[in-house]
Amino acid sequence: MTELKIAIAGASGRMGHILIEAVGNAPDAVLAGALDRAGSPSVGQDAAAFLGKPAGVAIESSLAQGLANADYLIDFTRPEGTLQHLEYCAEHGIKMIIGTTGFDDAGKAAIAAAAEKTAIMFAPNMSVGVNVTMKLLELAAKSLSEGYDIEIIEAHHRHKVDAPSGTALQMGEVVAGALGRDLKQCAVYGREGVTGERDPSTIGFATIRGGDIVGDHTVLFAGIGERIEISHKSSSRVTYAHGALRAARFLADKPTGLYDMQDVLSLKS
Ligand SMILES: NC(=O)C1=CN([C@@H]2O[C@H](COP(=O)(O)OP(=O)(O)OC[C@H]3O[C@@H](n4cnc5c(N)ncnc54)[C@H](OP(=O)(O)O)[C@@H]3O)[C@@H](O)[C@H]2O)C=CC1
Ligand SMILES: O=C(O)C1=N[C@H](C(=O)O)C[C@H](O)C1
Repeated sequence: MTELKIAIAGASGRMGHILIEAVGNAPDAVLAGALDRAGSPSVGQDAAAFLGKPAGVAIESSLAQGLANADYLIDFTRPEGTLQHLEYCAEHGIKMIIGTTGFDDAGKAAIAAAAEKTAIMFAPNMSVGVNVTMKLLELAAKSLSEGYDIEIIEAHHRHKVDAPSGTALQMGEVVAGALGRDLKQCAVYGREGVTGERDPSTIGFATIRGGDIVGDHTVLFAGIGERIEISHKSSSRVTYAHGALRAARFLADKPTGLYDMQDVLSLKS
């Protein structure tokens, strides 16, 4: 068995900690590097110090040092960080698992371009449950294409910086795609004041931020006389980390290219 040599970006972040612990517990993976941005107080410390059992891997701010021994980079940071890491990984053939959300169209295009040089798995949500929910949404949207108003409601912890969540946006893309609509044309992001009656062709988004909510998503199909709600609720970030490790195993024998969690979980039909 070849060990997966994995580096973690955003090593001191919420997901960074969970990922470092998950890599440490995986029988087929080894922590091969850890990155945080220059100026972070964590730089120079052992990446697993927070667990009380050092990994012998220091957190680096230099990509050359942090990625010297890695074949994979798992990156849950911010778009500007991921885009810097992307360039280096593409140049050096390091495979990437990108969980960061909040990219604009140019950022997404940069990821697609880098995937011509290295294998990349990019997904806004790596939990199995959310990705199965995407399939349920496709089915529901196709069957409820007339007479049902569609609203996507998401809730996250108070520290989240992007809205709507990447998962909510992907849910919107899936539903719009199943209905033959373009999300860019039909999305409504929040309402205020005298909005007029609801346009039936729109897909609405509502965002809640508070406390320590890990991540809840509901897609509401509201008709006359009934409504259907398809919900997913995360109670632990471990599911995301396990999805990221599953993605690294998936990429092991893959050539360059852009993959998503539907590829990893064989959910594409
Ligand atoms: N795809 C999925 O399954 C999931 C995706 N996410 C996404 O992952 C991302 C991170 O979430 P979370 O761990 O909660 O966030 P945190 O803020 O807890 O962690 C982010 C980490 O990235 C670092 N960072 C911030 N900016 C940069 C930069 N420019 N360059 C390099 N590193 C940087 C932070 O360092 P510092 O503290 O110094 O700023 C921190 O270590 C978000 O985009 C979130 O939406 C989250 C969960 C699941
Ligand atoms: O920031 C988070 O926490 C999460 N972000 C992802 C998103 O934006 O969809 C995934 C998950 O919901 C947790």
